[in-house]
Amino acid sequence: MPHPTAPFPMTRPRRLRQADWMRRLVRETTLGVDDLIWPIFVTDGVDQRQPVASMPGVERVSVDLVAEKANEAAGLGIPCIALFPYTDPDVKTPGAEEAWNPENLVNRATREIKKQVPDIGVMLDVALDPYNSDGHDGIVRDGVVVNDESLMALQQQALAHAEAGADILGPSDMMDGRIAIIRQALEQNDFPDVTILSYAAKYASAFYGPFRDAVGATGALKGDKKTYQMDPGNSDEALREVAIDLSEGADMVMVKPGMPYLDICTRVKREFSVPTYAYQVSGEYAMIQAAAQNGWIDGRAAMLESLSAFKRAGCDGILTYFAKDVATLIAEEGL
Ligand SMILES: NCC(=O)CCC(=O)O
Repeated sequence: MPHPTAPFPMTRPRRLRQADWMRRLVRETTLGVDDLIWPIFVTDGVDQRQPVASMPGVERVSVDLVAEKANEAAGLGIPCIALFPYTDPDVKTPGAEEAWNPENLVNRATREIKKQVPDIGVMLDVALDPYNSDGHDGIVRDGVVVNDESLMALQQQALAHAEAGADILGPSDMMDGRIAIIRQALEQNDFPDVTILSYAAKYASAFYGPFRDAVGATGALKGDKKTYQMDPGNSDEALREVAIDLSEGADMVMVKPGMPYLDICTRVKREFSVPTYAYQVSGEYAMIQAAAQNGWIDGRAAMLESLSAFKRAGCDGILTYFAKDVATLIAEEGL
């Protein structure tokens, strides 16, 4: 692209940065409440609010309180929430059957939200790790995460979530062929409008630690997830994964984690022009919160800068544990 700029002093880039009103006028991307999906952790019991130690400001709530959270989100204009369960270790099995129990935590929570806050979108993950005694996203046989048998389980889980009223399914398991098999099941069972936001480029990352703490999977995981989640060194492979998921019936795609993978967000959006999301994962959230709590960074500014970066990289939206905080800021102060 040619850059027809006059030489200094005719051109002075600082002219466009001289005042807040001018900076707002020329800003190329903005962060708004419509860009946000808020992940919420659900736990057993009644009237439960359990802080997650490694994610300051985040708590797990029981099903009776989850609609309250959804209501708060809706009141702030957040379009969608994503629910994640803290599953009792006693109900975790090698076959992860709890994943398609109509009465599991996220299915009950979804029904409650749909009853009480019908206008907010509800997204549920499709993956076995919260229910699997091995802590893996698929079924493990002789130490191997087996692909095709896992697909059968994921399909049942997807249908149970659709029946509970989930609007968006987020297959986050990274098994091959999962989008096709889920889409097919949705069509055959009269759920044509259930949307698939595929975790298409999900990397085997060190940044998921606090999430595993939040869903109680930390001790359960045996080994690592490198045979199904992507190698952090790869970028072309992300485009192939996205292409496959779109060809199998995904409506929207996600890159995860977020901040270390902004280059992937940009490539995906440029190449496919489909709704593209980033997941600012638990470790990213925890780093900002921990540094802010120590007084090492300005937490508010870092939160806003990190989220704006996703928009600049081309994302249409962000799953972020900061969603409520940033939506509150937007409501109170504008941005
Ligand atoms: N499937 C959802 C996640 O794995 C979230 C990871 C995180 O927030 O670290």
